Amino acid sequence: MSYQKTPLRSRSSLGSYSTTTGSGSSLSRSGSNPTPGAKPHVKVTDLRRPPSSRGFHSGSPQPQQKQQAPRSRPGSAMGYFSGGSSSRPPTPSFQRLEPYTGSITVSIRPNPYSVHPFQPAPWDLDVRENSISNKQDQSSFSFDNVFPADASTTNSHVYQKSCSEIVKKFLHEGYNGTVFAYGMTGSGKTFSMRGENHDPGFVKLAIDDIFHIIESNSMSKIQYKLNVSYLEIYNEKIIDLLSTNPSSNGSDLKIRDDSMFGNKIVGITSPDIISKEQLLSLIKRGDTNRKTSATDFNARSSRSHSILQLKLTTIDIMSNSEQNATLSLCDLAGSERATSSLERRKEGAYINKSLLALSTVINKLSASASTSANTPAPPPSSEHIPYRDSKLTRLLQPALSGSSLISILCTIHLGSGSESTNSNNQFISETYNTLRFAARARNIVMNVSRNKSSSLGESPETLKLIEELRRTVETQKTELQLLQNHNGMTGISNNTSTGLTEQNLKISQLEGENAILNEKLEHLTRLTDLQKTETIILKNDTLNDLLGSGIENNASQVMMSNLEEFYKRVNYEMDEYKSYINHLENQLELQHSKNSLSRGNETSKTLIEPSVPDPEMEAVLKDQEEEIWHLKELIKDKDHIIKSLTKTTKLRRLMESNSANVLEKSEDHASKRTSVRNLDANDKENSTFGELKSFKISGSRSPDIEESSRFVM
Ligand SMILES: Nc1ncnc2c1ncn2[C@@H]1O[C@H](COP(=O)(O)OP(=O)(O)OP(=O)(O)O)[C@@H](O)[C@H]1O
Repeated sequence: MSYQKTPLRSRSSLGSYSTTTGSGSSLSRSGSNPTPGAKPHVKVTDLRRPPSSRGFHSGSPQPQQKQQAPRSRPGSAMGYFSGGSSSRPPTPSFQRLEPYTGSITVSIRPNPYSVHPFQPAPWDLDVRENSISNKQDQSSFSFDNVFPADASTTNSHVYQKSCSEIVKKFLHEGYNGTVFAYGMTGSGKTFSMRGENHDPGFVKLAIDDIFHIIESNSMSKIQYKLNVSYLEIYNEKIIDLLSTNPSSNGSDLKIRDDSMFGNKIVGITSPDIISKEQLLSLIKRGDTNRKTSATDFNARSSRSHSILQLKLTTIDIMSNSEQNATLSLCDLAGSERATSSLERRKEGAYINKSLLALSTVINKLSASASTSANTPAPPPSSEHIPYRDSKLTRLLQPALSGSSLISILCTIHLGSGSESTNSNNQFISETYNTLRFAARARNIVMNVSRNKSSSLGESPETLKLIEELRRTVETQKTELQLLQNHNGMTGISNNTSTGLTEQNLKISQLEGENAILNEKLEHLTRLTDLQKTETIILKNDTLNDLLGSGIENNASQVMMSNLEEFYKRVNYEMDEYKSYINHLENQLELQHSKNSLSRGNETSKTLIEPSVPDPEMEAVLKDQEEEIWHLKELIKDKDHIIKSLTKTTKLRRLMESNSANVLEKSEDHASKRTSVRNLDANDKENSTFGELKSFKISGSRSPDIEESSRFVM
């Protein structure tokens, strides 16, 4: 439902329900809402207001003397449902210049106990004519309903006449309805709205109607949702009567403008209703919370305005649409003169102030309606209506601006007051005020339109599915976001791994260079060793020559000592190499165990991923193995050299023995052979690496030496 301030117009949309009456009313039943601002279809001859069309009024006398020229007026919301004729009852004459062109349903109900049994009442009631006139000044007022000052007139009867049609329109057609009781203190407002056990009031009767409809439609395709809120305006504070929060008790709720409902009260309790009993119990609790006190005029006077709101949502499953409507039932505090209690006077001041504000708003609306009825194109909406002068008018603003059908029940005292309560003639004055207020309210014309039903769009199942899909999309979005975040992090780790790869590349480059350098070193070492070997060979050759030439002992001894020196150095170098090889082998082992450990860890980390051999590590291991192999080769060479040297040493010793026994050259070959064989045996013992490369001791030599050289091949 969207709320729009409706401009005042000369007749209510409800007037479209009025039919031509036998009395000459020509309001046509158009079947559609009239165009805002359009004048009703009225014949020139019909400008006089027709007499009442109600059957029992047909014979009633026409309003008498001093009758103001009657004007045509639209029917009220109640007219259509009043049974039989739909035309409004005639507007009776009124000597004062009070226009009656309104469509708000206004009813008058006197308090039956307000007439002094021994004093004549100053007012005449004409129940048939729905009029009331003052006996003294002959002023007469006519309304939609004037009830008798009779205790037998039940709330139910008053409700049927003044309220039930609005409730029906609220229930069946989506109209908002506002019913309020207005009148002097003690005149019977609360009695009418709340009622008593034996005579339930409007609230209970409306709830009965609502639940009757809800229950009778329980098997149909119509579903209802009902919410209730209950507030009071006490000393210009809006108080939630249904609040269960003790801390919020008495706190002033704020009113906010609302595009849907005109205004709304922020934070008011509005529970879902599931049963009539629950609703009645809630209202009873609210009634208990309402401020009441004893005054000079009423033992249980309401010191606040109360507004009970029932919000009904009607869901049509077939058309998959819903319609909202609000029924507001207001029990206003009574206007009153100063009472004896100071606190009551203070409350009374607030009450009177807000009632004055309501009265002013009604006057203005009424005046606008009169103007628009008499002028062709008035701009009623431009008129300032002081709704904001009080909380009451602020809350009633949407209703008074045309969003709601309105029924006002004005309760009055028929007596003149009593001297005991210092209210002599006060009642007459108050009743006059009430009647004027009621008359002006009745003059107000509004174009009230029903709330539009809005399509729910989708069936509940589809809505559920949509909701599920929406949730799935949300979940997927979150997952996507997580993945993106993860990828962002992976990007960082990729960068890191890129850095690592670059580092590894550098390492492998360096290792490559290192390997080349090592190779060079090894090559050079080999060359050196070769040179040394050649030197040895050279020396051996020299030795052979020596042996062959028979040089002197001294010179050969120098040469031999040089050879021994060389031999020692080579031995030392060989030890160095061996220790280096050991070191490398240890490192290799260590590296192997580390690799197997890290591979084991990787396997346990990945669990299902097969362990992929690290090519870099493999290459390093291969390099190291190669290095070890080369070193072993070197050692072989060194070993070879050592063997050569050892042989040379033995030869030297042989030479020494030869030189010592130059003349004993003739010693038998057998002993020489034995020596050479022993030498071979030693050679074999010293050989660590198996077969060694032979080297040649050239030059002329003795056959024995030649033979010994051959042994080591
Ligand atoms: N139509 C009625 N029939 C029987 N009793 C009534 C009727 N109207 C009022 N009364 C009685 O008159 C007394 C005052 O009525 P009520 O409390 O309803 O007045 P009120 O307008 O609400 O007053 P206030 O503004 O001070 O709250 C009550 O005891 C109530 O029972």
